[in-house]
Amino acid sequence: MLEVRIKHAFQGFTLDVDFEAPTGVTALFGRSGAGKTSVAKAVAGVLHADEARVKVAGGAIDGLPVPRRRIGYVFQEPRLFPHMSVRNNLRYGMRGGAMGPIVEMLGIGDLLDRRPGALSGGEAQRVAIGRALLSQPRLLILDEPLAALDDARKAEILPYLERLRDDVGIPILYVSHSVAEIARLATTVVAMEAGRVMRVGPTAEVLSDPDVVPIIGVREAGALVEVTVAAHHDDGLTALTWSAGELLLPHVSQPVGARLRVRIEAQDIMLAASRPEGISALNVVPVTAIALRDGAGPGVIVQLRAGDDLLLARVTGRSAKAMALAPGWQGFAVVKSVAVAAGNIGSAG
Ligand SMILES: Nc1ncnc2c1ncn2[C@@H]1O[C@H](COP(=O)(O)OP(=O)(O)OP(=O)(O)O)[C@@H](O)[C@H]1O
Repeated sequence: MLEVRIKHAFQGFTLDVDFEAPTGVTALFGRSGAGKTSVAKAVAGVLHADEARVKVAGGAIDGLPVPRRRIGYVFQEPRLFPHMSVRNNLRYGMRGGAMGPIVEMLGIGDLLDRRPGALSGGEAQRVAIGRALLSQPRLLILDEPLAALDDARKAEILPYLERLRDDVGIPILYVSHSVAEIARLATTVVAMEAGRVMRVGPTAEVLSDPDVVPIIGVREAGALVEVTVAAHHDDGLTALTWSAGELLLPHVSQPVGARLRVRIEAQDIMLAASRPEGISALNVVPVTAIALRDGAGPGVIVQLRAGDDLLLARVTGRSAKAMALAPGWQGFAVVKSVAVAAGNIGSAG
């Protein structure tokens, strides 16, 4: 459990946040300037907030000097010592314990004799995370750890971060403005706007809340559903089961039985009043509209219930009117199999 209450007045900007999150990855999510990094710094104690209350696993750390807080902090840039090998970077600040399991978890065993200058951005970031973990922190803060990496490197490092979430057993505070990252990693999302918490809750709930869509952006808005791999078909499709039935997606390289989380973007869902026939899209699920929210432009975001899960669909206001979309509307959501990108599928933890 992580409990955070911070108040601080900068000139022209006030931070006032209060949240509690269970074990796992807690994402501080919001646009640039929302105050995410300031919260992380206040938790770490490097920003002396006017008021700060921070508890990790029930123990208050806000009264402790920075080193005694035992927080591992990883920045956007890895900040490794360039003249030291990876091994010595990892040894630096180590507080006993064994290097092996962490090296293995982060897949950096082959890099130990290299200097940081000979690492890719993703490799260097994994080493920086390893160094932070070896200091045996009680809390790990990752502040936009992927922001400086290109898409290929981000895709490479995300599975390691999923392992970190599922294996390390300490709370992780993850600062990010990327909804794709938090959809993959976060257990809890703290959505921030202008120095305040506008919504906090389990990731799937927050991402499918139409009120959070303005800070995500309509192009990136989407819901998160948990699925189980049911079968791999000969034609290259994978069948997944979820609370609303079956979802067919292009081959997902996970074994049958694996629990996954899939982000389905609002713009990849089409709505139909009756079950459509003779269309190419393979996934058609019965849905009920729960809430509608007008976008800034011609679009409307529709929150839908599908089985026990929530979905978001983005349609034009014109279509919403023509279809008489309103809370309680019953119809069908159509999801094109190929619309779900591989990067939107991750381990459920
Ligand atoms: N030391 C400071 N003095 C005055 N204002 C500050 C200071 N640090 C941060 N701020 C202000 O606080 C606000 C939040 O900044 P912060 O860096 O926490 O936001 P953020 O959500 O992490 O954004 P980004 O993703 O751009 O880093 C900004 O308006 C910033 O200008």
